Amino acid sequence: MSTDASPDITGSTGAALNGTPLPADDPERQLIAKAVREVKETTPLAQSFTNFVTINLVANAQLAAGGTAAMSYLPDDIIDTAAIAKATYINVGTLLPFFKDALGNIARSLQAMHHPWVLDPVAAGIGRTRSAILWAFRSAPPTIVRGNASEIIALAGIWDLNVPSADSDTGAKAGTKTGTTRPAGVEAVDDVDSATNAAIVMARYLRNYAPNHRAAVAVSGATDLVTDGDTVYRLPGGSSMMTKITGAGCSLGGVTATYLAVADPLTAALAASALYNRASEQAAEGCTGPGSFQTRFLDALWNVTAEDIAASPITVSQVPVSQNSVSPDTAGTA
Ligand SMILES: Nc1ncnc2c1ncn2[C@@H]1O[C@H](COP(=O)(O)OP(=O)(O)O)[C@@H](O)[C@H]1O
Ligand SMILES: Cc1ncsc1CCOP(=O)(O)O
Ligand SMILES: [Mg+2]
Repeated sequence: MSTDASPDITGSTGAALNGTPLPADDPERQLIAKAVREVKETTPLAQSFTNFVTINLVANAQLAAGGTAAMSYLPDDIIDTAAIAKATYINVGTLLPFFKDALGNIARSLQAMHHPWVLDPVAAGIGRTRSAILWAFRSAPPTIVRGNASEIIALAGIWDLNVPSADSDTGAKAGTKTGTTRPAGVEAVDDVDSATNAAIVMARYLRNYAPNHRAAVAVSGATDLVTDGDTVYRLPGGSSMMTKITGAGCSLGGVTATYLAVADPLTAALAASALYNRASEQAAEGCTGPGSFQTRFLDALWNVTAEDIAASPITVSQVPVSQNSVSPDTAGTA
């Protein structure tokens, strides 16, 4: 984890941004527990258009969290299913030629339906076609963006969001439609702290388009960061074994969509991050390698309780009101 203490959009140092502990009786903890229980009780469907490396883990993780899964690559089918699914997940990890037109069209249809969806911008910044696909989401954006730090920084660059300079040295430069100056592949090359400003600005951008004007950005890493643009939450813990299986981030996106099916975007992102931290800690105990870790992780997703998830260590810090005027016009211009 970064020890960087450079200033950021909150007017704080990186160290101060770690915030104060979220009180045990904070209403957000009750919302997290409610979302976890509601998924287990109502088995909501969150459909996925996701990469074919990790598609199986995404579906299994959604099932283990208590939801149901349906995977598709056919645009008409996605739109038809959106009428019955409570949320949709789009992950651009593996690209096929038809994705270039299909994904923008799907996003516009979901927007017209006011249908909530989660984007995982896997490997954002790699290649012109991937950037063009991600650019197409700019005018029909998701309700939640979930990615690693490098992907969030790169996507902010692709969308031309005006990210304050603290993030600029890591590549989120306003005006670069091609994204990060440091291609990251599917793994992060930046730490979570360095994506803080990009995440805040992006969340404010998303909520201008979101159902009920509520949106969130989730940045994963050793300590996860979740923000709705007003408040920054940090969720420490988990296991570094998560970096030794493919699909930890992809399946986190899928489970975030599962929670989005029953909860507001901020609560959905927090619940998914906390579930993953508790489940990966449980899975790592006594595991002998990545293979058994993945199996144990699925079991743990099933076994971790709503109370354990809601009681997770979480710190919170507010973004100053003076910084709260970001709109689509000021967050970035086409
Ligand atoms: N060093 C780490 N220690 C603990 N948990 C981690 C670590 N790195 C990643 N994770 C967890 O792994 C999951 C996937 O995150 P990440 O590896 O950042 O995504 P991606 O696979 O998309 O790069 C998240 O739940 C995150 O909290
Ligand atoms: C290896 C790989 N290549 C294209 S998508 C993908 C999976 C990435 O999964 P995750 O981001 O969850 O590690
Ligand atoms: Mg990923």
